[in-house]
Amino acid sequence: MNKPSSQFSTSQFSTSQSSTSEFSTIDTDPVEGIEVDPVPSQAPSTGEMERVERASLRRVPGLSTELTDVTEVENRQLRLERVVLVGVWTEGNSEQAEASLAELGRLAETAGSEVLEGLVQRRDRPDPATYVGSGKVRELRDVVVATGADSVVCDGELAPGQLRQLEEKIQVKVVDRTALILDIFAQHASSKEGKAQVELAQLQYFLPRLRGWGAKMSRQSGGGSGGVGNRGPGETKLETDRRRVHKRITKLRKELEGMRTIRDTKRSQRVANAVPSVAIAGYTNAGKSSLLNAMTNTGALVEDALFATLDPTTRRTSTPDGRNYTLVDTVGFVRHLPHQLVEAFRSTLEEVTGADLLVHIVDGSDATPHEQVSSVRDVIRDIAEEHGQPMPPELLVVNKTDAVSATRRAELGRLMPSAVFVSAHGGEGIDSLRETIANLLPRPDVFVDALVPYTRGELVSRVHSEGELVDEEYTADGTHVRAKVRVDLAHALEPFVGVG
Ligand SMILES: Nc1nc2c(ncn2[C@@H]2O[C@H](COP(=O)(O)OP(=O)(O)OP(=O)(O)O)[C@@H](O)[C@H]2O)c(=O)[nH]1
Ligand SMILES: [Mg+2]
Repeated sequence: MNKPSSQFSTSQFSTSQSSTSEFSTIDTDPVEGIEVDPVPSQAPSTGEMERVERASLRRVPGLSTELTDVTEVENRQLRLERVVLVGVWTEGNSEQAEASLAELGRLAETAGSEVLEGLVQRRDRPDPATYVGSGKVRELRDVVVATGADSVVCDGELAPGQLRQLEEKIQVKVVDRTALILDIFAQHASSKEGKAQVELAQLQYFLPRLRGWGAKMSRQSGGGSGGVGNRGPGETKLETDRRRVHKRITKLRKELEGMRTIRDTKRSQRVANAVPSVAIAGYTNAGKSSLLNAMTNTGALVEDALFATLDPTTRRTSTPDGRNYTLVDTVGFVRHLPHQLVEAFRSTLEEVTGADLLVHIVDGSDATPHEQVSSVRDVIRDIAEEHGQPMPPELLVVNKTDAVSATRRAELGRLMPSAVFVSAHGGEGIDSLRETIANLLPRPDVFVDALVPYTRGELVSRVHSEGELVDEEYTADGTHVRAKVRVDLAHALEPFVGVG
């Protein structure tokens, strides 16, 4: 797949999602304890290198390596090459059914496969045995044979038995949407936490499916003879595999818990420092990373691929009137985001629910933007509810205005009257977005009148960067400031209030 190159020049920055993720090397601002942009260097950005690396890792058709460790690799690589898509359309109109299959196609391509054909069947519900009805199974088999496909991808999450039966009938590997998304996540994970989260999600997905994957069907298409495919797993092997997977799951959970503590500490540091946080959330490929770049002039990875970003990238920026806040770009959402991923990515997703403001970005050039909006809201609401948190206030932002006609834009304006319209590419609307964000951020609300000695200049700096200065005067005894600040800074200024 050819990737259109991003128009942002990332080459001047050594920043990227991986180098700033919370658990790889981070530069820490000594005063506020939050990440700051690393010093620009001439070297290509890691974002760019990552892109090159990913592109160079595209799968080569016809090659496969035998794998040995079930928990490490065997079940974690799909190795789909030439695929036929199949969907069961149970509700909505035909346009929606086609959009869903088209999205499945993009997911398959992002995972590195070539899409040969797509079939949709209208049914009240999927067939309990084979997902599509028996007539359709034959048709599917014919299409597979005619096109020379090596895999079938179903547009839903199938029960282990459905996968197995369909595989037996069609005689090629069958995977579902969930496995495909998990595979993309596995290819794109780069930080230690990201990798652990994906592995946990994959193992949870594969645990009940171990039999289907380890037994009859070989990992190589068509179930070739010899090699690992014919290892003859039997009950004993299966039991061993299950135990190993369970053990690994427990270990990963423990590791993730540890990483989560680090993340929580960082977040509470930010809270204590009263730096408001803004999270950019949205459907995958909506332009979240592009928006972060446009707003902070940095080089987060932008790619025309689904789930390019898995690790949250935090940048500091400020409002036009000089108040600091953090902006975090995070993992994208998709219709039917596998629940295993939602669970595994919980701590990443909490960056979103714990924010002071949610900038919800939607791709204005998409055919059904309002559906993207509701899928995103559903996931965020679920996580917030589970934590007993209120949903953060949301600002809807329609991106890619450069790619929509004037008529469509007017239509979107009617559909989403409260939204801000921007183009992360052209820069249109970015200034007004900054203004709107500034107005929605929690404001400092404690009025202080203090005489700060010159030896405590750092407090005056904080008043400048965090508070709203009313006036300031240099006297013989220090700086006399009158300002509105947040509670923590008011406490720090307490000794100097009412002096002189
Ligand atoms: N025409 C146009 N394309 C844009 C705009 N913003 C982003 N894109 C493109 O949309 C694609 C996705 O952009 P990203 O910024 O990677 O999107 P994302 O939401 O971070 O995506 P994920 O991390 O994969 O969830 C890229 O090909 C961008 O070049 C825009 O304002 N106009
Ligand atoms: Mg991104």
